[in-house]
Amino acid sequence: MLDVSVKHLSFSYDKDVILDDINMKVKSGAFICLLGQSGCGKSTFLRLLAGLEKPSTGEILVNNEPVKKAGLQRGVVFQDYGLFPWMTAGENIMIALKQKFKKMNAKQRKDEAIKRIKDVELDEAVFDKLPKELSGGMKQRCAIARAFSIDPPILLMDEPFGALDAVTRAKLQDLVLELWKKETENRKTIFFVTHDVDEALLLATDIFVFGQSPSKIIYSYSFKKEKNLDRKTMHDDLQVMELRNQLIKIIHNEVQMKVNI
Ligand SMILES: Nc1ncnc2c1ncn2[C@@H]1O[C@H](COP(=O)(O)OP(=O)(O)OP(=O)(O)O)[C@@H](O)[C@H]1O
Repeated sequence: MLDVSVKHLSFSYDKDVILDDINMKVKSGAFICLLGQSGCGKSTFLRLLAGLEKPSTGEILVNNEPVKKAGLQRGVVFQDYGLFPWMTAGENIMIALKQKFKKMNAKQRKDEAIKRIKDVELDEAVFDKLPKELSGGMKQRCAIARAFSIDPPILLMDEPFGALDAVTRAKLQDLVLELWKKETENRKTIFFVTHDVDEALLLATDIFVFGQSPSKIIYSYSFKKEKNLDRKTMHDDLQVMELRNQLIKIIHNEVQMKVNI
């Protein structure tokens, strides 16, 4: 169980202030969606959570321990899949397993990688394929398989489905939700960056909207109880549609403000 607490976090690249006084308390097992216009600092925030950047001021605490560097406690899935191109899909997963589970032997690693490939509904034959031989959707399934294989309590996903077509995107949203929900105890805490309000409504337990830079959190919403929305009926739920309109308005107003500056 890992709670994440972000306290008065600010971050600058040289003199450019990107994030300004971000505060967030996240309960273990939450599915957090981060929305905001392009360039507002969502990816930067994820990099800070990952420990790939250091806060200029403030801190990020995981179970009261400050995040100081990257670690296996936090897995990452990026839009560009992040698979090593010279390794097969199976080897990409096995190398992650080797890092995390030092006592696993080669046979165990291979069996586990094959299981993970099947868990993301790919054929076992994908194990021997190079990333260049796979479609975008298949590569992203492999990246998800790799991220879940090391079983990180915290998963950071930066627009993972941004480059995919609508149908593949929908399938992968369902897949991630299913993998996340499957763990009834010790469910992963997921931070998921997206531009897509519908994607956030479908996936999130909590939504945070980042404003324009220097970015602050300008809106947050927590669903009160576990919601059982699905993409077919979501648009019939009046409350959800009201929230959808509100989110679109907030993001749109921010864009307008930026245009008018
Ligand atoms: N390495 C860097 N050095 C200097 N500035 C950077 C660097 N990386 C990002 N930035 C700047 O920081 C700001 C925030 O970028 P970031 O990628 O975090 O935004 P974002 O909200 O994720 O955008 P998008 O939704 O388009 O991916 C942008 O103005 C960007 O130009």
